[in-house]
Amino acid sequence: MRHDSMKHTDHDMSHMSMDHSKMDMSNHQMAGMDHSMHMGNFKKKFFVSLILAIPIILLSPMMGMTLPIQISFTGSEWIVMVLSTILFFYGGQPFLSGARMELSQKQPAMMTLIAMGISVSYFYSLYGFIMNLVNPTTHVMNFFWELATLIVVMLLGHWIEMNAVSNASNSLKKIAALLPDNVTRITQSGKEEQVSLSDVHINDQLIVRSGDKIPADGTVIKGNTMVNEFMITGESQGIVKNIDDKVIGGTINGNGTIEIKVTGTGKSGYISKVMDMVQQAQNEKIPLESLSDKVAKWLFYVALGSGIISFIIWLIISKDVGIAFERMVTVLVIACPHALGLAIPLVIARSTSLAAQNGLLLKNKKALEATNHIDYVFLDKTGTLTQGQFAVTGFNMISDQLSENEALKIIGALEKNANHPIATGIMDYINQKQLTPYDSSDTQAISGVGVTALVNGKTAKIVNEKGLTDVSTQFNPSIKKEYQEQGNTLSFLIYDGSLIAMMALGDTIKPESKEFIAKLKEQGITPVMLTGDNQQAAEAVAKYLGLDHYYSDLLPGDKEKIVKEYVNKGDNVMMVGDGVNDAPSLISATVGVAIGAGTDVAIDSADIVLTNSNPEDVLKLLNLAKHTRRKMIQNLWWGAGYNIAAIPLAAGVLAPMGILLNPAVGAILMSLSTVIVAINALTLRIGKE
Ligand SMILES: Nc1ncnc2c1ncn2[C@@H]1O[C@H](COP(=O)(O)OP(=O)(O)OP(=O)(O)O)[C@@H](O)[C@H]1O
Ligand SMILES: [Cu+]
Ligand SMILES: [Mg+2]
Repeated sequence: MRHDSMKHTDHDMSHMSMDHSKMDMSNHQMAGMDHSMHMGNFKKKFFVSLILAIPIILLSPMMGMTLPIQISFTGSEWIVMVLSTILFFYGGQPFLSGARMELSQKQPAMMTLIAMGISVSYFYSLYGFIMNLVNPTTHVMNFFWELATLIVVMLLGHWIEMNAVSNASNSLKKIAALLPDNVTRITQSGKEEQVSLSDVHINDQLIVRSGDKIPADGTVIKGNTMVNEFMITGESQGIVKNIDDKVIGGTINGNGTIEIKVTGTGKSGYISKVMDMVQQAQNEKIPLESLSDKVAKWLFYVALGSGIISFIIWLIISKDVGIAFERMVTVLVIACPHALGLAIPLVIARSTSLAAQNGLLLKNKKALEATNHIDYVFLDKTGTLTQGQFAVTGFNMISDQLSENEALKIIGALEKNANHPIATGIMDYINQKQLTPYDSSDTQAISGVGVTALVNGKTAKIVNEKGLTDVSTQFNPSIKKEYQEQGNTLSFLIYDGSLIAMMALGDTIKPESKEFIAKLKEQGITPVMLTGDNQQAAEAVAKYLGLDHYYSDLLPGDKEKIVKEYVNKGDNVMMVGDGVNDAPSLISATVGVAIGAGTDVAIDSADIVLTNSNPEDVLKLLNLAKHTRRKMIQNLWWGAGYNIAAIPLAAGVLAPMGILLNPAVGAILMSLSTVIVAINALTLRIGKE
């Protein structure tokens, strides 16, 4: 069994996807954007409404302003009225039904404000139209001009905004969309055939030529190549793929032609699962978001109140219902807390997909926010700071009761069903010697110590020093010392109660670990290593990496205990780990981060998964968390600040200075504020620091 990051990440994801029906992006619901389901409509409705609006604008006099081309003829007011009615019901529909939804949920918000704005304009204008018809001398002002421009601008604004939202959350979907339609499959008889991707099933064998996009997840069965997995891991360097390596659908095949056996397609594929997770993460709410929801709800009542107050005041000042209505409509429209409603969701959408592209899977949105307050990073040693790929560096017989090969066959019997990285290393060694392990039964892992089983009717154990307590056999400790000083892990074979042999295994430290530790310290975060391995091995690694704090010889329960102790003291703790023995502490930590190549349990217990299995990606995580928070706060200020400035302006506070906005200008300002918030969210990047 190889320890290849893709191999594990790929199948590990299967636990995390819950509900494939959520795949439909057009149906997603993000906070404050319930109307997003009309997205498809906005574009078409905008263009149709624009065409309807042109004659209305040309044929109806706009108050206070005469356009260069103003046409009017007998009966032209009928055309204006009919077109406006169509426009109101057709173009205004998304807002009207959005309002109905908000009201049915007893959460009046922006859609209700817009709907009130356009309804007031429409019905007041209709009233004016009828009054003028009944008694041509009354000259009740109408708002058809304003209604038309308002609806057109609103539709445009929402269309642009929806685009921004889907851009932010769809980058992964785009990758999936780029999967090739036609693929080359090898039939049972060994012939090649072209089939469409939707006909590809698990276990099919496909040919992927150089430069092609890999059409599905699979295992290489023939050939070798370099694959660019940039879109998934953010790693632009090609990754070598040999036989038995995993490839991911959507990544790009480099120089070689390979044959793959399909392990996942479409919805069971890696990308779909990542998208599911991104989706799920977006459905929960973080504290800042709840805050912005609260403010938005508040602003609704402020808008409504200001609308009514300005209506009353303008009615008193101007004694003209028309003018008072126009102020009210402008206030209602401009006060729509749209930008505020989008401030946080847009940043989250962008940040989650940015994270996924950089090898960070956010299973839990709150974790990113919590990452900002981390004081300690606890790091597991084996598999996190080191490769977790053990090689046997020495094998010494301690007793001559058994031959060397017999001892190795017993060790093989113990380890063949174990899944610890040490077991993998030992099995490689035994396979190289072309020895066939004995049969075993009752195999049991002794957590933090080793494995035991029945081999040839007798109890066999492979354990570390902790498991040596009930063995009497003496051995020369000087052999041990040398191995340990070099950071080796020692395992002892006990057979039928006597100590038989000793095996030394060495692991290599990941090349990026050292810099990672240094950078953590630079940021004022204290790295601490927690390992189940022995004191000497731990010390060797800690020394090399420049770690000032470490705990060794830990049982899984001990790791959790230490994490809990810190958390209970009020420290914010991030735990990074990969093994079965890390799972409890990943759950207890403020933020649990699993290594993608790690075990399923670790990944399930974590809040965030590093798909590249590179501990240094924790730095990217810290950086992303910081930038995400900054953008959110900027957006909140912008969203709320806009309303604070715009409402009085719309209410006509500056009227004495000749500044009086009409509803369409109000709508433009409202849309503009939304667009600014959207652009600010989209410029979120993972920085260099
Ligand atoms: N299958 C096994 N064969 C031999 N020894 C084992 C086996 N499983 C566990 N051990 C022994 O138990 C020790 C502790 O294992 P554990 O999985 O708790 O931690 P670890 O993987 O060594 O270190 P870390 O906590 O840093 O990942 C190992 O160092 C090893 O000595
Ligand atoms: Cu709005
Ligand atoms: Mg480990």
